[in-house]
Amino acid sequence: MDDKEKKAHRPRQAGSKREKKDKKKTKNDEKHNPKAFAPRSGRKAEKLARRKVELTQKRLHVPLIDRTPLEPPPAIIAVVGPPKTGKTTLIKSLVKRYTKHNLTTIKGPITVVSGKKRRLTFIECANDLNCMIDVAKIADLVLLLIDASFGFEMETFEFLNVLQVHGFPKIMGVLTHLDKFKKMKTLRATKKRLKHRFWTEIYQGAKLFYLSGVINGRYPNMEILNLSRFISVMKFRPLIWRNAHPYLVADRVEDLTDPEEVRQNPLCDRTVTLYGYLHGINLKLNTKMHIPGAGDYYLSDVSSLPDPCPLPDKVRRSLSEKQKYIYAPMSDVGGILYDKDAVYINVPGNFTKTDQGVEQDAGEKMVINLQDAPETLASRLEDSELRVFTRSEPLKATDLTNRSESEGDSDFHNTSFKGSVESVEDESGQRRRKVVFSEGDKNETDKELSEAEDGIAEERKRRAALAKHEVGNDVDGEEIAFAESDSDLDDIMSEQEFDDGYLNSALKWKSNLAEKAKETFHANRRVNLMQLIYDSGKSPEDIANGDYDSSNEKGSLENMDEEEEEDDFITFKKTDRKDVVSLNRVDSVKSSVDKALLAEWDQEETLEAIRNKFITGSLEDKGDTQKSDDEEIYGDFEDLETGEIVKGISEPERTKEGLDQEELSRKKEELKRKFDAEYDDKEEDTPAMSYYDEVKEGIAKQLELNRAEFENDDPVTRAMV
Ligand SMILES: Nc1nc2c(ncn2[C@@H]2O[C@H](COP(=O)(O)OP(=O)(O)OP(=O)(O)O)[C@@H](O)[C@H]2O)c(=O)[nH]1
Repeated sequence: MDDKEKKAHRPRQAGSKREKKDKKKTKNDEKHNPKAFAPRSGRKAEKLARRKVELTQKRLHVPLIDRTPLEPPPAIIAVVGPPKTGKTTLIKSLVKRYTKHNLTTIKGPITVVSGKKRRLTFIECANDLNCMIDVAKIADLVLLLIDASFGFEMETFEFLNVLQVHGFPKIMGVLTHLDKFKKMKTLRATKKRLKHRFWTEIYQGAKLFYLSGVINGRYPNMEILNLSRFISVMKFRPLIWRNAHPYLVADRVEDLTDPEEVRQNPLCDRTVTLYGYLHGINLKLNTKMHIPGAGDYYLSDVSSLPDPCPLPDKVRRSLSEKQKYIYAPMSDVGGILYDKDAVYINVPGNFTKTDQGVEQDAGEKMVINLQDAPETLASRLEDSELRVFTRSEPLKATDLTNRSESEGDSDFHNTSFKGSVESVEDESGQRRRKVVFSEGDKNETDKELSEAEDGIAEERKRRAALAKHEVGNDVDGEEIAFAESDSDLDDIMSEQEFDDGYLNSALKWKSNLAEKAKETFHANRRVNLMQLIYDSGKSPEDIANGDYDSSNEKGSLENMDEEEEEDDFITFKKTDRKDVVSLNRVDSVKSSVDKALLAEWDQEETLEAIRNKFITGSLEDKGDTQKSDDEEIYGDFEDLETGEIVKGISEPERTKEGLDQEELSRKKEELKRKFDAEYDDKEEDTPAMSYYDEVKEGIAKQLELNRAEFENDDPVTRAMV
């Protein structure tokens, strides 16, 4: 019975069931309107097509293995910028926005919860090359602060140079001190100028934020909100090296060495615990760890701890106030410090700097003063001045280094850095290293703006000179002498004067055009074909008859690239080089031209007669010469070198050649088709695509496996060295 073949289902051909089914089908067809999602406008269609192309292009990147665990460690955001650009203010504003917490001091990394699945660690980068190098190694995002009222400073480029070595993370520029501009026009021009420069240094279209002024010690709420939204949704593509190595950003350091041992021998080996979130891959016990500034050490113990700044368990729409954690053990948030099984309450004691009331002895005072030193010894040395005569300009150490840099001995020859450095004193008397760009910018707008900048600089110089003169006469020259920024300049320069300055610089290149042209003509010229052709003093008929100075042509051709000289088609007689030189010396532009001779050039027959003497004419001479595809001139040809006259191709020959052409183009078509079939991007199922799909699929599978295996891993690790 079982072996008997089952009766196959036969759908009803008629009857109520059939009708019902048909009805359903038509109903579904109505529902699935194929035109429903078709783009209605051409613009939308174009956008969709563009998006599709972008997606396919994205897939072509070799997929990176995403090793981030389910709960990723906080993204590290480095706030970098020259002194007094507003780094602390920016971190305070962002922390306030994310956690509603008012920080008084910023010290060490500050971790906050910024969303359902994201935590951020903010680090302020000090203006010290070592610090820049350390920060460049770990930052996922760099907020590059630029004081717009002052312009670019050396620190920015130093940092960019360091990044080039360690791999570029995401970078966002932030322009501050925009409130210092009093005129909208100057503000707009400066924004544009800085934006283009920023784009030249980073990449075209790099994001730039504008922060206009400080309110209650923080930047305006709306601007910070926008910036925070950008940071919250930003995707960080991990750098390959970092993705494959373990690294830990220590946000807390504890010295566990026995104090008695340290007292007896201050140089004894210490046991230090470093706390922090682990990034990259898992830490292995017996590997050596490098601690920046300290050296390489073996780990004696690694343990995972409960997360001090955990991600929220459940989030409805947005984070509740309770879920907005902040973890800043070095910044002393609220004076309370939570540890493994202890709570530390910070009671102002002997070594608290903020405590004014408590008496400090001389030693303590000295140590605290040393800690507060704003600059390093090197930077102080750099700023030291030497004045030989009482009324002379002091010579600074930086002047010497600047000079050597501008002489081409710059450290920045590998980057697009093309500016020179000026040591400038700002309003508060602080020395700043301003970067002035003068060349190397190909961007048209930037060029215009730099011309404007030149105009300003020139005007500034003129006024500074004037001011110096006037200071002697006690006319308020000070204001002008210290006008360092565009905005300052604005105050003292009327619009008309600004325009004049701009125009002066813009029109400078036009002066002495004839002189300059003459100079370059004699200095740089190699061959002037026009001159060589027209300078022979022959009439067009003479040339048409082949009676023209062949040495003339030869001379010019001799100067051409060797490649062309090797061409079989042209063989040269050697002529005296001196003739050519003497010929070149005559400037045909300036020599008087006979009007009657010129008139001949307007006649159609004359032009036709010499057509083949030019490149646009037929190059064909003998049967063995290759014929170019698109040239279809079959006229008689006279070889000017040998005087031999080659007859045009006869009709039957022409047809034969036409057939050959057809054959050739057919073969070409065939080859093209074969090539297309092999390499063209035929939507999804091309061989290249499927390869990437395969790789991606493999990675996803492995990731699942790993996650299942190591799910219980804690993100925080305590490493004991
Ligand atoms: N007018 C104006 N003042 C600003 C702006 N940004 C910062 N400041 C002020 O500039 C001063 C320095 O700001 P900070 O945030 O301490 O700058 P910083 O970069 O952290 O300085 P250092 O850490 O000393 O290098 C503070 O008094 C700020 O109030 C701005 O956009 N406009």
